[in-house]
Amino acid sequence: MQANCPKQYLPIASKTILQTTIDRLLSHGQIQQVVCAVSDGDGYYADQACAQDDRVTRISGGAERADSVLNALTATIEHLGAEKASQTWVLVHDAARPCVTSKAIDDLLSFCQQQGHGAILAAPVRDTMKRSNDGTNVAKTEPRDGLWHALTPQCFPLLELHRALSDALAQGVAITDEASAIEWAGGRVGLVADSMTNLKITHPQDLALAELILSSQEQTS
Ligand SMILES: Nc1ccn([C@@H]2O[C@H](COP(=O)(O)OP(=O)(O)OP(=O)(O)O)[C@@H](O)[C@H]2O)c(=O)n1
Ligand SMILES: C[C@](O)(CO)[C@H](O)COP(=O)(O)O
Repeated sequence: MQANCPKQYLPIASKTILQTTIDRLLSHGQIQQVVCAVSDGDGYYADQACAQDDRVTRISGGAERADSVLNALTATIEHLGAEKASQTWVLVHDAARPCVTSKAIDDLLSFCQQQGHGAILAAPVRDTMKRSNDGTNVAKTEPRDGLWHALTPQCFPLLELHRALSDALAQGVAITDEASAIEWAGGRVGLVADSMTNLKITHPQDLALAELILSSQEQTS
């Protein structure tokens, strides 16, 4: 992001990206608690409004995203105890996706409730897909049929996800989202269609785009 602080603390509209994302999650009627993975050396989190919010629990982040998620799941299981944990589902979300909507979360929760297994928000690939072997020239065109962008939140039973993720990481499997851990463990993952407006802020130009999306969502809500 070419920023002078971790990107989740960059301002977007009147708040930081992190605070915007957490506010979006907590404004959903079925989300009671957010567990936020924060690096131990982080010097910014304490100044966020969420640091004073009883509904938000800070836990230690890890080196990679999957390590942070595993820490958050472990802390949640310890907090709930075995019996309650066995009945609990979790939504795992990127701090860098502040434009997630309540409607998308509703769709995801309804799907999981109806199907009885986990699912992710996703958007179908719409451009022609090119493969390059050198980053300069096209080697071939890949069929895009059946390809989707994986978004977040991703929703799974707490214990199923914890087991899949800890086993996959213990065996050195590369895990970039929760679904990949469940897939690796042989579980079922549904696709719930969402919009690419649920973007992950990754490049500097994404900030302005996310600001526009937030503002248009506020006008239509
Ligand atoms: N060690 C890490 C790294 C990432 N994340 C989470 O994973 C999300 C998606 O990762 P992304 O933001 O793309 O990864 P980074 O490596 O943090 O950022 P970048 O790709 O911009 O370098 C982040 O928003 C954050 O919520 C995390 O919890 N712990
Ligand atoms: C979880 C995710 O946002 C789904 O698209 C993505 O995989 C995160 O990956 P990153 O490598 O941490 O950006």
